[in-house]
Amino acid sequence: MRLAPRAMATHKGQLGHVLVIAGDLNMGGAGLLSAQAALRCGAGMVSLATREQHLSAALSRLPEVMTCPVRSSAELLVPLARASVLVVGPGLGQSSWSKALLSAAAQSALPQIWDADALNLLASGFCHAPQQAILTPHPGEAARLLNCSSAEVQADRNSAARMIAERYNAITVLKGQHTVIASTRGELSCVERGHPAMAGAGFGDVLSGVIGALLAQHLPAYSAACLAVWLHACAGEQLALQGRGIAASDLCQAIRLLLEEHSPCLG
Ligand SMILES: NC(=O)C1=CN([C@@H]2O[C@H](COP(=O)(O)OP(=O)(O)OC[C@H]3O[C@@H](n4cnc5c(N)ncnc54)[C@H](OP(=O)(O)O)[C@@H]3O)[C@@H](O)[C@H]2O)[C@@H](O)CC1
Ligand SMILES: Nc1ncnc2c1ncn2[C@@H]1O[C@H](COP(=O)(O)OP(=O)(O)O)[C@@H](O)[C@H]1O
Repeated sequence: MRLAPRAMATHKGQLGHVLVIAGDLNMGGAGLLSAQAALRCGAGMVSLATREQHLSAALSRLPEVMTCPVRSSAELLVPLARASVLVVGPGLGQSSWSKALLSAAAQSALPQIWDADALNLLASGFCHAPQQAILTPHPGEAARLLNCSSAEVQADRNSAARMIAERYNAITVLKGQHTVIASTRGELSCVERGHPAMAGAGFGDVLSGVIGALLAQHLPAYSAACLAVWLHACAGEQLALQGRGIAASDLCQAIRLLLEEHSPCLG
């Protein structure tokens, strides 16, 4: 399924507002990567709710992104009211700050992508997954969600993705070589693309932002997850032609060009 072309009079308010909730102390980069990916995949607006310590870095790296310094869940209420899609978890940590923000997100009815520490806290029983969630575990996070080992997850990736989708009632994107996407209705897709040069920090953070941008631009959730995984893996393959050492942020421009080939902005 493709993103719809844009009418000439389209304005940013019609293209969704992705709010990334991410980045505890020492992990500010994860939220920036997710926000950058959402921006580069065409979301109308992108906001980043994070620790106030990360604000100047965020502003200098991504001036298009609205920054929301949050010290407590109360300070998340205004950004939540403005958002249409949430990306929750990259570098979120598991501190009391992290837990307060995750609780607030879990109570929101907005469509949301949960990654990284949102999944670790979900696995710990701290909260329930919201309605309309997309979970994006790597095999380690999947093992925590299923209370088994990552070797067991890897031994039958299709079943692991299906079990997470059923147990948490959420579309599940099981990352790693040949990412598997499972829906709650029994659909299962495997994207046999990607490259080991993508085995590096921050690649998953980028994927969460891509899914967020596609959802914000009104692609149905399962299609958004599948298309995002495909774009991300193909972009990784392209950059890997130059060898190892890809920085996750390098992917954003390649994904942007692939998205335009797949779903041209003007049809
Ligand atoms: N710039 C920043 O701020 C960044 C911040 N980041 C943030 O760091 C936090 C910790 O996240 P993390 O993923 O590093 O640690 P963790 O969840 O313990 O997983 C590690 C274990 O999982 C497994 N495993 C993973 N992939 C696998 C695979 N493909 N195939 C197979 N197994 C795989 C593997 O388990 P093993 O095989 O050893 O049993 C591995 O030991 C989190 O908040 C994140 O957002 C990052 O996003 C980076 C950029
Ligand atoms: N060997 C590989 N082959 C294909 N894709 C890979 C490989 N290693 C990692 N990736 C992709 O890179 C991303 C890594 O995500 P993740 O483990 O969550 O990293 P991080 O938490 O550092 O952002 C996933 O989308 C995964 O599918």
